Amino acid sequence: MPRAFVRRPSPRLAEGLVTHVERSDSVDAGRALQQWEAYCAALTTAGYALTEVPPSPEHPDSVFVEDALVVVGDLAVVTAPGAPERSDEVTGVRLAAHDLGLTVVELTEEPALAEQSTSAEGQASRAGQASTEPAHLDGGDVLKVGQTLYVGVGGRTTSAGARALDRAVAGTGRTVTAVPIAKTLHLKSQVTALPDGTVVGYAPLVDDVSQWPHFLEVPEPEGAHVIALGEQTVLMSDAAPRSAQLFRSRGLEVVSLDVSEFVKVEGCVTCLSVRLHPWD
Ligand SMILES: CN(C)C(=N)NCCC[C@H](N)C(=O)O
Repeated sequence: MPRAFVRRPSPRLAEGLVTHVERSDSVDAGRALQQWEAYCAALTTAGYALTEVPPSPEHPDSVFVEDALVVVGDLAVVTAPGAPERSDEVTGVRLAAHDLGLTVVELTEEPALAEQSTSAEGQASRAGQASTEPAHLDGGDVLKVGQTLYVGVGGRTTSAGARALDRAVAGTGRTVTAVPIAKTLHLKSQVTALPDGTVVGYAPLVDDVSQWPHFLEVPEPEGAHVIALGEQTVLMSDAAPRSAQLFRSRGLEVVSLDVSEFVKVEGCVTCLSVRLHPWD
C-alpha cells in the first residue's frame, strides 16, 4: 500500500518564506488547515496510508514536509534545507521516518580533498568543484522520473547537495542528474512528472524546456504541479482547469483541490507530502 508523510500546517503559515512571489497579507491559517485536511482526505481516498509527522508550529513552512525528506525505496534521505529558517524542520521528520522502519541516512559533506584520488585526472576534476561549498538540498528540488533523480541546483540546493544525494542513493540503482534552475524557488515549482514520466511545465517559468526528453507544455502556471497518485491518476490544483483538461485528454483521471493558501507562500501540491510507493 502506498504511504505518505504529511505535516499539519503551522498557525504561523503567513510568515512562511517567499522568494519569487510577493508577500501576501491574506494568508488564512484556518482556511489552510481545511485545505490541508481535504488534501489528506484525497490521498486517503486514493489508497494512501498517512503518517502524520508531529506538527512544528514554530516553523511557518513546516507543512511543506517534502523539503525535509527524499525517499527512495526504503531509504529515507534526510535533507539539509537551504534556508536556515527551515533547517530544524528535519528533526521531527527524521524521527518519523525512523519510527516507520525506513533506513534513515544523512547527507554527508564532500570527502576531504586529501581522501580523494591523487591521480592527475582526479586533481583536474576536483579543480572544477567548489569543495568548500556546503551541501544543501531541499526535497522540492528532487524530481523522480524513472530511475533518474533530477536535482535543481541554483536556488535552495547547492551542487554539493546534489552530489551528496548522489552518494546517499549509491547502490539503489538511481542516478542523480543536476539541472540548473533560476526562474523558480524549487525544481518542482517549475516542472513535475505525469505517471508515464512526461515532464510537465508552464514554459515561461521553465529554465530550459529543451533539457527534458519528454516535455508537455501546460497552459497555466498552476498546471505545472502534479502528483502521480497511480498509473492513471494525478492530483493537482483546481486553479488550472485547462491543464486538467489536457491531462484528461491523455486518459488521466484528475483530482483537483484548492491549495490557495499554500500557493501564497510559494507552495504547491507536491510540497505537502512525501509519497512512498511499493513500486519505487
Ligand atoms: C515544490 N515546492 C514549491 C516545495 N517543495 N516547497 C515550497 C516551500 C515554500 C516555502 N515558503 C519556502 O520558501 O521554503
